[in-house]
Amino acid sequence: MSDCCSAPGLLPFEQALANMLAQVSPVTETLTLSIEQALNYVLAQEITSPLNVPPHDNSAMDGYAFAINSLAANKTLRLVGRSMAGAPFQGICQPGECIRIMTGAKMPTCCDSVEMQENVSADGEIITFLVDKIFGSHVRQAGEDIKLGQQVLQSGHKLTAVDIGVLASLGVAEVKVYRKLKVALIATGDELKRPGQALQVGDIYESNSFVLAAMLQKLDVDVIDFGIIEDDFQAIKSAFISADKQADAVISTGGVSVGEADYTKTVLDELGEIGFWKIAMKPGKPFAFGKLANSIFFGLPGNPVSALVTFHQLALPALTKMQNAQPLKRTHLRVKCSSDLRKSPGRMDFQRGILSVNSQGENVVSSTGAQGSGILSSLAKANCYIILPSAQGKVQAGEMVQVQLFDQFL
Ligand SMILES: Nc1nc2c(c(=O)[nH]1)N[C@H]1C(S)=C(S)[C@@H](COP(=O)(O)OP(=O)(O)OC[C@H]3O[C@@H](n4cnc5c(N)ncnc54)[C@H](O)[C@@H]3O)O[C@H]1N2
Ligand code: MOO
Repeated sequence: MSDCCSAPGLLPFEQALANMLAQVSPVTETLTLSIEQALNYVLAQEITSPLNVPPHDNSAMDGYAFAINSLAANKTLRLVGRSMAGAPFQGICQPGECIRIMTGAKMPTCCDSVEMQENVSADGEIITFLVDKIFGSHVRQAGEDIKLGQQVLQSGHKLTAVDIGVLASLGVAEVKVYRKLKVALIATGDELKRPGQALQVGDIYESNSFVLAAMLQKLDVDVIDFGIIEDDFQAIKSAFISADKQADAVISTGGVSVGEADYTKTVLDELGEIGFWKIAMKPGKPFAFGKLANSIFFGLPGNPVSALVTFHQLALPALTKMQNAQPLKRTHLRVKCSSDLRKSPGRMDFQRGILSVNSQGENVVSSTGAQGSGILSSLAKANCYIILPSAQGKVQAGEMVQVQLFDQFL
């Protein structure tokens, strides 16, 4: 995405993102955890395989193991032993002989093939093979899953449930990981009440911190929720000081615009430094980024859609870098827009869209409808952003537009 022609005084979105990413540093502290505890932590080491998985050639079926050459002459072999998972056959299987074998059991020395028991007839020690065999059938080769010395996981990889299983299959009991980030959430606003409380005239229910906490949970960071702080300079200052002492990153919502009760930027200026304020994006213009004494600060606008879009587009990539994880991959497509879109030049728009496939099999995107920054349902209905560059004006149905698919956070 490149953009030009931003309104005066507003930082182009791309520049804001690059500037912010350049200013945040990854955490360096690591800890060693047992693999049972390591789910969703970011690896601080490379994992190479200390063994072949599986460690030995083994049978994929319950049946009989033999050397394919033995079967060339006749269809009958003599049964001389058993190989069970965990109790392998220790002897040598000679020409003309076969071994009873179970799924997962080690292949006996000198055997290269397995026939499943349904395809033989057994008469005491005499086993008759009823179908033609090919060399190596039903044998799982040593190392066919993972080879000794193979790189399995990279540093910076966030461990999934399957990864924990892969580590166990390698015999790895502990891993070195980066400690989790601590992120403080502060919702500012005299009008805000928590769900469950009664609303007085002029009040609304606070929703930003709930969505942000849920998205931060998906990012696998520890959330320190400071709740709702009134629009008061001292109260906001105290909350910021306390949050800064406990967290790697502080996220506030609201009070970041130019109103008489908008203290966020003034407090940030007093306690730390403002990196930038005001971006050429819609929604999200008054987003502020800066540093407090110990932590990174993201000042999100109060409007619910503005808060979530700026969190998703700006704070998340920065937090991902801070936790040492691989950069987020976002998928962009150019598709036909089936709605008229309102847009004035000057800011990059992140409109909310619904991407679908039409009756001709083409991808098309339609608007979710009204795009006001307070209309949270516009995000709830959407499955993608329609990203319109700053210079762009309105869009007419039928024009091509760029969409960015929602990811696991939205
Ligand atoms: N004169 C100007 N006024 C405004 C400008 C401007 O450039 N000049 N920018 C507008 C834009 S754009 C935005 S975005 C908002 C951002 O304002 P604030 O960040 O100061 O946010 P607040 O005024 O505190 O709240 C805005 C809106 O959102 C509601 N809100 C706040 N917090 C929450 C929450 N936690 N959960 C749910 N809803 C919340 C709040 O009640 C307001 O309705 O400024 C414009 N104004
Ligand atoms: O830029 Mo604001 O976020 O539109 O309401």
